[in-house]
Amino acid sequence: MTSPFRRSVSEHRAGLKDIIEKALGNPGTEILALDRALGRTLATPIAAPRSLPPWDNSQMDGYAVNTADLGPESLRVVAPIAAGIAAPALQPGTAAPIMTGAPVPAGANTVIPIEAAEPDRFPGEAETASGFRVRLPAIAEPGSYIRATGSDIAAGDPVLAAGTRLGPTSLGLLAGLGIGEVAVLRRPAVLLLSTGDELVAPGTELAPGQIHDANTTMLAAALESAGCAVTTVGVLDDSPESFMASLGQALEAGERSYRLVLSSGGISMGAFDVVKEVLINHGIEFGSVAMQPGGPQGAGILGLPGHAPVAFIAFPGNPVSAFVSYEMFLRPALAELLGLPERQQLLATLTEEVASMPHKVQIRRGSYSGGVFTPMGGASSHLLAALAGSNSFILIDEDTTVLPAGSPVQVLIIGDGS
Ligand SMILES: Nc1nc2c(c(=O)[nH]1)N[C@H]1C(S)=C(S)[C@@H](COP(=O)(O)OP(=O)(O)OC[C@H]3O[C@@H](n4cnc5c(N)ncnc54)[C@H](O)[C@@H]3O)O[C@H]1N2
Ligand code: MOO
Repeated sequence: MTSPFRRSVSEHRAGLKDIIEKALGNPGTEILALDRALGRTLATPIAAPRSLPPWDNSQMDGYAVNTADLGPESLRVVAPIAAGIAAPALQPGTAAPIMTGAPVPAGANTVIPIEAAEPDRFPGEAETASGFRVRLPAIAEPGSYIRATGSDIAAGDPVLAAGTRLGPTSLGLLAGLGIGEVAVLRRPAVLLLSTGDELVAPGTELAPGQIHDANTTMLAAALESAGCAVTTVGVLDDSPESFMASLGQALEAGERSYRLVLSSGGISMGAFDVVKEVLINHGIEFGSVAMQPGGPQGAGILGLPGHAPVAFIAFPGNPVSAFVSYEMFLRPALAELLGLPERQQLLATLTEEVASMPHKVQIRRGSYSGGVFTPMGGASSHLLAALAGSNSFILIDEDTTVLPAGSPVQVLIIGDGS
């Protein structure tokens, strides 16, 4: 058993980063079809296997011609070139109707949109067969309305770096390049549990004294959107024996594949703070971080007899404390490993005075819009509705006890927490 730690925010962040890197580093790779790869992290860099566009093609519905043929004379119209066909070479003195996306035939060097042609319509098959002619403006430049081979990306060029998180546009690019599957990092398996005899699952009626478990749903959603594969155990009760038995069973059921166990609740000074009481004897350190909300914290490598060592992080139970802990400590630790974008930071003006506890970094939730930060709710860590109505945090340092209205503040944009 170790004595309780007292750490600054940055010390605890560094400690957790270290634990997470050791436990979740080298996750291994798997090959996935593109339609299963949304939100996953690329394991290897990708170069373009072909150019995009793969051949010169038309940007407009119009006529493919050679500028050398343009003049006062009309041109004989030949068979049309639709998208998806291999175009025959264009003969001198002719114009080929060409559709958007169709290959520009050899011999043509420009496309003239149909609107500039006279007549400004395409002939039918019978008209073409009987020698339909078109007059085209002589001012067209070579290359006009032609999307050149490789003008988007050239074969062999780097496309996406290893570590890229695959979103709709990067997946669209891979699909456009004809790549059907990609090597991605395996998602780290996380076991998530809540503690507290007062907690019942959402959707269940409340008996006197009970409340609904908000943290399992909230932390599971945060971890899933960060790219973890989360298994939830639900609520473990506050008796040390049954807590240990349930934790052991849950670890067993995961066939020792969990990289991280995350708990909330049961870590402060109460008479029934089971997580602390039990795990302090199995390698987990508990203490306080100079931060509010999210002061009580626990972390370490859990060594339970008969189970492989696994990283264990214990967040406080108040829902806002748990979520702030995720944003301040766990998400930054996961960011590099999983290719998560860093939270954006913006300068804003504070709309109203806020008070802050001395000697602690106070994290206030609020709404950022148009260069202005409006605090939502107070400082208390049970204010879940105000958290859900917020899109950002401000961090008030240890030495500040009052921030007047109009103060410039650095805002951390968290959006909806995904
Ligand atoms: N004497 C002291 N008491 C407390 C201290 C302290 O330093 N000395 N610290 C306070 C702070 S700060 C926090 S934060 C909490 C942390 O307590 P625990 O981590 O032990 O959490 P619990 O006591 O289990 O629960 C706290 C609070 O949150 C509710 N809760 C818990 N889990 C959930 C959940 N999954 N969903 C919704 N709500 C949950 C629980 O009912 C309690 O109201 O300790 C203070 N006390
Ligand atoms: O540190 Mo606690 O999170 O204030 O309620």
